[in-house]
Amino acid sequence: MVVLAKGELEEIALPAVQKAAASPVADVPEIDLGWEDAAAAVVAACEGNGFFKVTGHGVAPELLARVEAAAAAFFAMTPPEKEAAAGVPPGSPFGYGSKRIGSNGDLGWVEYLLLAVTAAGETAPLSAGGEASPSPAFCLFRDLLNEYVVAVRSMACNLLGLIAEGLGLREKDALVRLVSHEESDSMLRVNHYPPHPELKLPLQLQGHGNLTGFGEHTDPQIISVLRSNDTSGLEISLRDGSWASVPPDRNSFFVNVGDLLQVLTNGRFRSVRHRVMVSSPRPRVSVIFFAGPPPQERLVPLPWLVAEDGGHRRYREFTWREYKASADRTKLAENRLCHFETEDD
Ligand SMILES: O=C(O)CCC(=O)C(=O)O
Ligand SMILES: [Fe+2]
Repeated sequence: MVVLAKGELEEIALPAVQKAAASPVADVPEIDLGWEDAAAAVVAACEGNGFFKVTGHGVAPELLARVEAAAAAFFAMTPPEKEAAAGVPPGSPFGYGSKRIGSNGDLGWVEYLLLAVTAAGETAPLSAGGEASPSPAFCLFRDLLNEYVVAVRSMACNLLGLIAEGLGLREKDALVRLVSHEESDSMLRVNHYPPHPELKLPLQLQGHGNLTGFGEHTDPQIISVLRSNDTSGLEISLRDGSWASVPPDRNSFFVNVGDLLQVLTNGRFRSVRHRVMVSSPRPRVSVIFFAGPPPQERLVPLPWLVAEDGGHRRYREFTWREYKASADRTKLAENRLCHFETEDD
């Protein structure tokens, strides 16, 4: 067990630091959205490791820099200030949180701000528990995040359009409509991983182990669009089950296939397992947009892809509300999709 210094993140025992060899560097496909064959490239990446990097995205570098700076300023506040600004509404996953990921005992060397995205495509106000009138700095941060959500939501829709095109779906908006619907249940998460605490110790006491920032998991939604500062830590699980680290790139976005896209494509795409390991002397700040469908949306593998798979439907029908409730009952690392596989799979 490692007991962390007070004031850093709250005092809490985390699982022991693991001494492990650094993971090899992942070979991440890079796709420029301006390419003529971007649709085929996105489909190939989703069929591969379910993870790729997007360039040529058109999001202004200064917006990214401003979001990064505002996030760093937010997390530099004391824990009571962060809680007062963002709120920690009881029984709600939204607001400010530290170390506890979800409600099933998962812990990580991370603090975060989790925001729901409203019908208008903005981050939902955090009234319950947050300050009645948040500070001007926090309001500015929210405004920036709203601007950011507009950009990444549009990128997510663009990517889903490319996927439909690359898969040859007759219904071109079959995937986009799930995310552009006014009741779509999307989220924005800002994660801050403070530097590895051991790096503050005298050299002879440093074990140079890895600390889990965010334990391994797949994202439950359709796709996730991530942007981070220049600090490494993100790792993906390859098809053979080994882990590979993703070199950070603050000018690009990284895209994960989520569980629902694996279902919609009847298992043709892969919901990529990933985690964050903390070993850097610098903090990592990441912002992730999780593109989800409306809660009542019925999800089922797309008929065209079932037909291509010899008529074999690998997942039963369920609603997003049902899937989320099931995911909320499980630990981060569990395979949540297995509960929705058809019996003959
Ligand atoms: O913070 C990161 O880089 C990734 C975190 C993550 O996977 C998540 O919030 O779902
Ligand atoms: Fe994730």
